[in-house]
Amino acid sequence: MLKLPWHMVLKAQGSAGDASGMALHGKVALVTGGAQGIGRAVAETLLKNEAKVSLVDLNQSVGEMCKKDLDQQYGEDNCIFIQCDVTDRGKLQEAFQSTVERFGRLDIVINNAGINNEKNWEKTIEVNLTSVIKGTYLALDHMSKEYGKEGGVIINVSSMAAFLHSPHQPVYTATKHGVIGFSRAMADASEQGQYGVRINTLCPAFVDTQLLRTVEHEETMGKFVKFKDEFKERMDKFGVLKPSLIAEGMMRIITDESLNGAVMKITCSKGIHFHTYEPLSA
Ligand SMILES: NC(=O)C1=CN([C@@H]2O[C@H](COP(=O)(O)OP(=O)(O)OC[C@H]3O[C@@H](n4cnc5c(N)ncnc54)[C@H](O)[C@@H]3O)[C@@H](O)[C@H]2O)C=CC1
Ligand SMILES: CCCCCC(=O)CC\C=C/C=C/C=C/[C@@H](O)[C@@H](O)CCCC(=O)O
Repeated sequence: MLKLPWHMVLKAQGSAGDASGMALHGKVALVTGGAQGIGRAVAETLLKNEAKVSLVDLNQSVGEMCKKDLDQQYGEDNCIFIQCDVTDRGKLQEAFQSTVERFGRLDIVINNAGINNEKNWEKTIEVNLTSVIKGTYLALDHMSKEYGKEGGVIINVSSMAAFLHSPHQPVYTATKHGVIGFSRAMADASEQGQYGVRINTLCPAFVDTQLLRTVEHEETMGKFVKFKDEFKERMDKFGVLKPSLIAEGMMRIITDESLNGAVMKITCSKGIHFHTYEPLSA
């Protein structure tokens, strides 16, 4: 995998006319939830850095529009859109297979798709955790040296909700905790099993996307919607990030091959930084 001085990687917001956007030339990335929000932001940054990108998303119309926009900006042969519900194991497997058949390889997988629904909390677990596990295993099928592949990097998207819980999204919070635990364990498995695949977690704070706006809705928050004011007060207190900064953090994980098992946090107060775990005392 690539090891580039960080300054060589085109920043997420892309310095105008920066010609150094070669960081990922020839690499292929698959991004779930890639049609909007954080997923679209990282797809754009990947394309700026000359990667090929497979946008995997449930939303057909938004996905097609996203591909059309990206084709206009980065050329028609550099990204594909695959309509897919990540909770459908067969469809997700097909999405990975189609990506490899189209571009010939797979190097980067970003398990980003996520929802916030405390009413249908079982669905939230299916999308935010179970499908991240499925996506990780499918990524290894196509990248792990245990299967004769060339290695790669996986980014699983958690949240700062795993560090600062709130009463209005209990199951969402549980899924994001689970993503961290699973990813750190898998990173150790990959190292000990010599998979050649780095597995890292990214925990954004509040980010200005459609998901954040679900906090107002009783149909997603259920009885916990009554706690929305505290959540909004926290947004005011801690600030709201742009999706492009999250994309920048993802690029750092992708290009710094020293990172495996890392838990990257991105907040307004501290920017891009890493969580450190105290060694367990006897
Ligand atoms: N927006 C925020 O404040 C934060 C978001 N995150 C996480 O970032 C990730 C991306 O979220 P955002 O970009 O904010 O949300 P978003 O709602 O803007 O985008 C999520 C995308 O995932 C897709 N998606 C949802 N369910 C799917 C399914 N079953 N199969 C395939 N695609 C599906 C949606 O169609 C959408 O395009 C999520 O995992 C979320 O939990 C983490 C921390 C903060
Ligand atoms: C409406 C539901 C969508 C939820 C999307 C999220 O995941 C939102 C993120 C959830 C929590 C964010 C917490 C942010 C914390 C940071 O800003 C940090 O600066 C707070 C530090 C607090 C501390 O150090 O104790």
